[in-house]
Amino acid sequence: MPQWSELKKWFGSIAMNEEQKSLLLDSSSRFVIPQGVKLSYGTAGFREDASILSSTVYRVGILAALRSLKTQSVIGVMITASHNKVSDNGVKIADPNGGMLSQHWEPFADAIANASSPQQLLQLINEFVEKERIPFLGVRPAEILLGRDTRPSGEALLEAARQGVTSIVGAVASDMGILTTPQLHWMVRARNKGLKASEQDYFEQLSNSFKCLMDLIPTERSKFDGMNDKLVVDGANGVGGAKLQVLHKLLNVLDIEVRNSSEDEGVLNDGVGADYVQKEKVAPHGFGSKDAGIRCASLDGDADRLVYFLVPPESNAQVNLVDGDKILSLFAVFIKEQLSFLNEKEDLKNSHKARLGIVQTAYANGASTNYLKHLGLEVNFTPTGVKYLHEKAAEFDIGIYFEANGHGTILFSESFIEWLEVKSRDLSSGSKGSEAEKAALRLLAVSNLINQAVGDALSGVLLVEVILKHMGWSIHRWNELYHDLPSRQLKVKVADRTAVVTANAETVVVRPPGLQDAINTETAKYTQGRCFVRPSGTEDVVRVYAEASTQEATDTLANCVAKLVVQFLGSNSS
Ligand SMILES: CC(=O)N[C@H]1[C@@H](OP(=O)(O)O)O[C@H](CO)[C@@H](O)[C@@H]1O
Ligand SMILES: [Mg+2]
Repeated sequence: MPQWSELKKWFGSIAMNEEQKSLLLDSSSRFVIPQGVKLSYGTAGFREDASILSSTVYRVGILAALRSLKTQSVIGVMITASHNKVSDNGVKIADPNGGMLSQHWEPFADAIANASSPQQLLQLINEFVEKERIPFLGVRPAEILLGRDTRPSGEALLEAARQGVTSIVGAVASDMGILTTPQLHWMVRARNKGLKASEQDYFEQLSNSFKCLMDLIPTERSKFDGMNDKLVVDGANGVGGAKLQVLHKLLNVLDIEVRNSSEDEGVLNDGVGADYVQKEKVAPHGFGSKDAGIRCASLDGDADRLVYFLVPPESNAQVNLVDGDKILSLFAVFIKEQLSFLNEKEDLKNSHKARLGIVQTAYANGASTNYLKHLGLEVNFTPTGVKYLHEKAAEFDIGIYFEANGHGTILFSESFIEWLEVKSRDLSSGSKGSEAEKAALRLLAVSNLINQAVGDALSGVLLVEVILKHMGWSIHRWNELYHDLPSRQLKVKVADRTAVVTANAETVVVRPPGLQDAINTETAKYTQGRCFVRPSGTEDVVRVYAEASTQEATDTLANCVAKLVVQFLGSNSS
């Protein structure tokens, strides 16, 4: 029987000693909590005006260190507020697999962010450490990777996070510098898998797998007409543009021009970026009728979202948006084609029928869902927020998820990757150069190219570009896969958005009573009408989404439902 003292050494002590407690009390007293603000770990972490965030970020640093001790893995902390205005900032955690923080820990994040004094903070941490049996002073010290986007407030907030991390005895914080959000998530995942995990490794993995896919393009398709080969990318005046330039240099086969890079003059997310282009359906700053007909794309402020668009020849017309749903559809068509090559010669007994699953939210355009179902694909719905989509997509051999706003990726299960590796080896010894072998190699390359941790605009751009070349499609041909139903999104300011409670992947309001019936009655008046409301997780608003057969009818439906929301919830008096 091992002695208790030995066991304790092995598992670490499940309690904080006096040194630890006084370190926490001492350092937390340097971070004053803002008065009158209730912070909540929303759809994508904490987001607020940057001026009030330092205590929150400091406390998230502590949480990250505890999470690292609990999981005995490397954890990430990213300082970003994505598409929000430049004066905002935010913080979110990357879990050991590179995904979002386990939802199970979110209530603790809320509780410590709102603790009113250092003593209360210490008490909450103490209780949580005991409840979760977090091994303290144990086997492996906490290790945290810190990253930030280009916001001016980022440097000071990163320092607050570092102080939070190091207020846990023995914890180590590494500043990875200015990164896209997906790069940090990728690094965390790679570190925990024992793989090469530097930024240079990220760029090399993406460029190598892209080149591999280029080499596998069928020769008869590599020449095609009517395709303008140039891509112009709007970098939202954020971190993504400069990183894309680095990648571009490694690739030398793509003709990419980046505008609105952080190195230019413009303000982050101000009249630029994927969120702006997708919601307003207008060309970002720096784009105009001179770009008509050219393939254009837009990244968001931290480069985890991507949309494509076409600028119309008339200067003030709406852009033709090729959104996340269409990127998803393009990926689905390509993956489905590769799976069919693989299955063609399979004798049914030995075949592994890969389960391909599609995951969307209620914001997906109804026309995209119909299109995907017509392809014979299984389409699933989850609430808004990539943590939900990602979790669902991970249930399949290949799971493709996208939000309409352009956040998404393709997940490959470990067992399917292993199967593919064996398969491609078998095929190369038997029928070298066969379509089935190429399909297996393509799928393996996609799994290396597309970020397995979170949606990533940079890997997304590369995959879209190579699939268009593979198919021999112009952006116009791609855009013709289906025609979007007219849609409208509105934001409604109400007294308390948390009074809205929804169910069924946010398509039905269950509270306040009567609101859903009123929405149903209104929606029933419109051909192909669909409408839902939900409280935003990142802004203090209730969002209204509507679809109908014409834009005019859609706008009327959205406006009527927005009025119903105010009627049931009261408007915001401030
Ligand atoms: C309608 C919409 O675009 N919602 C966005 C937005 O969340 P809300 O909870 O709707 O504010 O920000 C999230 C984080 O970036 C993103 O995941 C989500 O899709
Ligand atoms: Mg983002």
